[in-house]
Amino acid sequence: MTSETSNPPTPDQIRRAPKVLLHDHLDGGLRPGTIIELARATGYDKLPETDADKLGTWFRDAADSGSLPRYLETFAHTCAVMQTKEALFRVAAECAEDLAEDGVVYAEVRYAPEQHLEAGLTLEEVVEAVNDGFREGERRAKAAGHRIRVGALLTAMRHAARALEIAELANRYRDNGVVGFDIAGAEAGFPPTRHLDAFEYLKRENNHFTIHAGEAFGLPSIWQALQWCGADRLGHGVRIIDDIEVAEDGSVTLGRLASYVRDKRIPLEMCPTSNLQTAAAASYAEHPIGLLRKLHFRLTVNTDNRLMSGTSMSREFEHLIDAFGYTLDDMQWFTVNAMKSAFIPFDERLAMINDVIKPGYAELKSEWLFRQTASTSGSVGTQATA
Ligand SMILES: O=c1[nH]cnc2c1ncn2[C@@H]1O[C@H](CO)[C@@H](O)[C@H]1O
Ligand SMILES: [Zn+2]
Repeated sequence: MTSETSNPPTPDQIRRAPKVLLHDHLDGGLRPGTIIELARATGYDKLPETDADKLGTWFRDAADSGSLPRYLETFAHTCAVMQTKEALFRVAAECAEDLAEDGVVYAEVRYAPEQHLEAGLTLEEVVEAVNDGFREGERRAKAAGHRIRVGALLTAMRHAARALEIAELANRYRDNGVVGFDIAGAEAGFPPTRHLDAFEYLKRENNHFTIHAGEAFGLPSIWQALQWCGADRLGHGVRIIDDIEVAEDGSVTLGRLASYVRDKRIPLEMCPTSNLQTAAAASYAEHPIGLLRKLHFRLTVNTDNRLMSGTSMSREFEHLIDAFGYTLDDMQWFTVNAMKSAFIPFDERLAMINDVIKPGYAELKSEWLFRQTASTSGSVGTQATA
């Protein structure tokens, strides 16, 4: 007998299913129309397009470069229009609204405060404007019938030298909207160990951090992030596949690092579309997520940059469902993994899993059950109230 768990979910079910997002860049998720309006308001005249649709396409094409450094060049335009309190507030509020509309119930959204100081804001003013924007977005989402909670991750840029300062900032705001720390930017030539002082500081403070590692650069970057820096999670981490051997007969051997990542349940923040654009993976079907899922790594599904990748959480799941035949049960597995790996307190994560995620998936599965019974018995009303 077929059941909901063996049927691919429909696009509508995918959108309505509760989703948890751990890796999304605030400056990689602006609405194209907002960029144009903010550019006009602030006198920024270097946008490559002034029509919203064309600008959206421009970002996707320019990011589709096959190289991480070139992908990252596109952020000059988004950061340029995010230099005032009003702009940061608006972008953060719209981010929360857009995620909620897509069925995201919990999100950790990251940005680098040091990239928003060009018009004279202080680091604190940047953090507070973004926090206020997230709270506003949560309120608007609620008014529109959605529920979302958004926490901020403060990113330090790995080529710069402000990591300790940003780590201190993350610590200062940890009970006030900020849930952790991250480093991002071009990976090659900028190993995470350059910022050991920041990571050691955060560990002394019992704080949480994730590190972009194993995206453009391979195993040494993952190894450093975990064993030298002590990262709680890995941003991408997709190159862990290089430490896994699949023999012709299908038998699989994990190297020491891959075993460590799996056995210690290190969360991997997978971002499939972003990986295709930077050539970290060749296609959805060949994305390492397929094998890593079978091997029970603690995988999560993420958007990375919704603007540059023209994506959303629902779209990332649609691609994976097409490529690997995933079901609602698989979606729930990824979602529970993500919620378990979030940086908020354990009791709150557990409540999200038990009170929001599991009932949300149970509801979707039960809809199908009732549809099935209704179509075989012909009495929707009786079945629905039984
Ligand atoms: O996939 C990625 N890998 C590394 N760095 C990234 C990625 N996506 C965005 N950023 C960088 O993070 C900064 C703060 O949000 C962005 O400005 C961008 O430079
Ligand atoms: Zn990223």
